[in-house]
Parts: sequence; structure tokens; C-alpha cells
Amino acid sequence: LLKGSYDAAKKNIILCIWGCCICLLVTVKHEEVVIPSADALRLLDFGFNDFDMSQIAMTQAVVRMILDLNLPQDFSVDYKTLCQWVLSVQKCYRSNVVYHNWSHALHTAQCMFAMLQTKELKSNLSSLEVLALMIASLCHDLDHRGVNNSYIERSNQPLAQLYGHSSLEHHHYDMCLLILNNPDSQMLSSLSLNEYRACVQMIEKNILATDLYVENNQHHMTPLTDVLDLNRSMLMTASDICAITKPWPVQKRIAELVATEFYAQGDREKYELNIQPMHVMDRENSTRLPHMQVDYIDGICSPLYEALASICESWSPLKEGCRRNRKHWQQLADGG
Ligand SMILES: CCCOc1ccc(S(=O)(=O)N2CCN(C)CC2)cc1-c1nc(CC)cc(=O)[nH]1
Ligand SMILES: [Zn+2]
Repeated sequence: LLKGSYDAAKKNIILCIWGCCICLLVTVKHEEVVIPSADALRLLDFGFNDFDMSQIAMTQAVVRMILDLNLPQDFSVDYKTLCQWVLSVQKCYRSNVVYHNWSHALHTAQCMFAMLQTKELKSNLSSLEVLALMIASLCHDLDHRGVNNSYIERSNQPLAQLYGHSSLEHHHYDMCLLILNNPDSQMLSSLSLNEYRACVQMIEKNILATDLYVENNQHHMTPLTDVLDLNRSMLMTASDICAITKPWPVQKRIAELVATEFYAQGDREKYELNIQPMHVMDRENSTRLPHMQVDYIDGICSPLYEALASICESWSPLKEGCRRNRKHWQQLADGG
């Protein structure tokens, strides 16, 4: 009897080892064969755009970026959880929003990835900081409705009741945590408690940093504010607004998407809320668009990209792209 059960047990063990090998092979093969390389997807190129990519290709691009940053190895994230997490994030962007959608999230994450992969940055950021920056880049506009904070506050949407200022950014962060804590997509499940706390705290700061129009004047920042926080929010903003640095045909097309979304909000303010929309959101001023873009570049974009290029030479393409687009917008503003 003993001998028999021993043989049966041995057979089971061999079977299950075989099983593991097979599924391991499939996983490795699956990962190796299906996900194109960063070069093939042009993920290291600041001129990257995802206009001609299918939903699947966009998912693969995110998986490739996370794999190339060694994050699954560093934080023992299994491949299935990684794919589930990416797909969940992708699903929580609204396809009926013309600008603040999954394509914008991918553009933001790809710019972050290209900056992170420069030799200067690779060395002096910890893997945990890189993880927090990539998660925040992908999640920073989750479930965006195509309207800004002031519309939400003035239209008394539930979100306004929920949060005071920066209501949208708080909502994006909450959605990000929701997905991270969902059993099938727990990317952070292997982190220690301290690592987890540090990571979600950085993710919150990174997402709140993308509220472009919050007063960032110095007296709000405590004198001891960690310079790295400032740098992290500079990296987040640089990635968030990277469309202004893209080749002119790409910048022109994205500006049209931004304008379409802004004017749709302006229309809703006029006809639903009976209030006068902000200058920027009123389609009556659409002839002023090139002037506004020049002001946008001079007021927000150039100072940021000039500063970044002075910190890290490899980021100069962002500054140059922004300068080229300013020339195009200035020509249009001059009636060119
Ligand atoms: C393209 C339609 C017009 O787009 C703009 C018009 C004005 C300004 S602004 O910096 O002068 N400023 C913003 C703060 N408001 C409170 C006052 C006005 C920015 C943009 C703009 N923003 C983004 C980021 C979403 C992308 C983009 O390409 N352009
Ligand atoms: Zn954004």
C-alpha cells in the first residue's frame, strides 16, 4: 500500500512540475513574442504619438515600458496582474472625451518613460520613485469627464461635494487607488507596508501636481519642501503637457482636440448653466486660438522645458519642439 501511494505521489509531483514548466514556457513565450520592443514602438522617441495605434498596441506599449523599467522584477509583479492593471486603467478613461482620454494618458506615460530612460535620470531615482511616476502618469486623468474643476464646482456635481479644490485631481487619485486595490490588479501587493505607504503618497503628490492652474507660488511651499517633490512635479507637468513639444502636425491635431473639449464645456456653461464661459472656453474667441497658444507656451510651457533642458541635456528635444511650435503658432497669430 505504502509503495503504491508513494508512486502515485511521485507521479503527481512530476505531473505538476511538467504543468508549471508548460505554463512558464507559455508565459515567457507569450511575453517574448507578443510584446514588441521599445525601439519597435518608438517609445524612447520624444516625437512619439499614438494616433495610428490600435487599443491592443497601446496596451502593449504600456506593458513594454513597465517591463523595460524592471518594475515587475523589482516589485515581484506577475505578468497577469500587470496586464490586468493596464487594461483596468485603460477602461477607466472615457472614450467619449475628445482630449482627456486614454490616448492622452499614454502620451503622458510615454514622455515620462523617455525622460526616465535618459542616462542622467536612470541613476538618481529609486525604483520606487520610478514606479510611482509611471503609475501616476498613466492614472493622472482617470475618469475625466472633459470638464475642468471650475465647471464641476459651479455645476454642483457630486465630485464638488466630495472634494473642495482640485476636485478632479482627487478623483483621479481615488480611481487610481481603487484599481490598485482591486484583487485582480494589485500591482503593489508585494511591497512592504512602508514601501506601499511611500509609493501611494508619491502617487498622490504626482497626480495633484498635474492640476496645471493651481497657484504654485512659493509661500505655499514649506521652506523644507523636498527639492525632489518639486522635480517630480516638474516631470509630471512636463509629461502631461508634452503635446506642445510634438512635431507640428501632431501638436496642431492635439490642440484641435483640446479646443474641441474646451468649447464643448463653454457651450454647456452657456446653455446648461446660463453662465458666461472663460475666455479660453468660448468658441466665439476661436480666432484668438493661436494667440492663446503663444501665451500658453510663454506662460507655462517654455519656462518648464527650458529649466528641464538646463537640468538634463538629453531632454533638450522637448525644449526645441516647444520653440518650433511657438514659431508656427506665432505665424498663425500674425495672420500667416
Ligand atoms: C487649444 C485651445 C486653447 O488652449 C489653451 C488656451 C489658453 C491656455 S492658457 O495657458 O493661456 N490659460 C490656461 C489657464 N486658464 C485658466 C487660462 C488660459 C492654455 C491652453 C492649452 N492648454 C492645454 C492643456 C490642456 C493644452 C493646449 O494645447 N493649450
Ligand atoms: Zn493630463
